[in-house]
Amino acid sequence: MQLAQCETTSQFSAPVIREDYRDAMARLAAAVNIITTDGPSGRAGFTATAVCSVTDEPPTLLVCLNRSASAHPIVTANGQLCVNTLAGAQRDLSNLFGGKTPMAERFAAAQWSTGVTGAPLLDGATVSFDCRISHSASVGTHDILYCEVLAVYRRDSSDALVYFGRNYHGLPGAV
Ligand SMILES: NC(=O)C1=CN([C@@H]2O[C@H](COP(=O)(O)OP(=O)(O)OC[C@H]3O[C@@H](n4cnc5c(N)ncnc54)[C@H](O)[C@@H]3O)[C@@H](O)[C@H]2O)C=CC1
Ligand SMILES: Cc1cc2nc3c(=O)[nH]c(=O)nc-3n(C[C@H](O)[C@H](O)[C@H](O)COP(=O)(O)O)c2cc1C
Repeated sequence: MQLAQCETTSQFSAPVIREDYRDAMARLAAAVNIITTDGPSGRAGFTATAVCSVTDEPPTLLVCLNRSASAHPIVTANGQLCVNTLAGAQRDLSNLFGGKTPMAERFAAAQWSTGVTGAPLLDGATVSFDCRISHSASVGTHDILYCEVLAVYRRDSSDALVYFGRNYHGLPGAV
């Protein structure tokens, strides 16, 4: 059977330049997370879509963090972090933690409690994963942080925030 032709399809072959790669990545819908840390090296937080489950034994997720981000030295020195997955109404927080704003201003915009690692847990997040960084790897501009999950905090009534096509979308419905 012949596949229907899609008029909007564009084809790129190697070498794939950064802009083409980013345009393609913008076609992946992703959950939006605020990654927080607190400890001897201080408090920090940043927005991340590059978060993914690795294995459930031991429960482990990964976070890709740009080494040029202001949070990088703080997160890696503390060795622990919390992944707070945003609800639909929290898109303003995503922009605030998405860069350039001073850390104190980022944290002043929301309510927090404290997880077992000492990292800030975001009130109203759909779920929070409190983790210790078990190991890491560097690829290009980013560090891949492998994070063992020590505690989870679920809020089953929330809807979800999805980042797709360089825009935020609310995904209604409780799970
Ligand atoms: N993985 C990352 O480091 C991400 C970084 N961002 C940051 O937020 C800014 C705004 O993002 P958009 O409005 O979505 O436009 P954009 O065109 O810069 O990014 C489009 C998509 O490309 C990917 N991407 C962007 N920058 C990347 C990077 N440095 N390394 C790996 N993947 C990357 C992400 O999937 C992103 O949704 C970006 O320029 C970037 O600074 C955004 C999403 C993911
Ligand atoms: C929607 C969105 C998703 C992002 N995802 C990531 C990510 O997965 N990894 C990352 O290192 N930076 C990501 N960023 C960029 C960081 O949030 C930003 O670089 C960080 O806040 C550091 O900025 P600063 O150096 O001004 O503090 C994302 C930004 C936005 C707006």
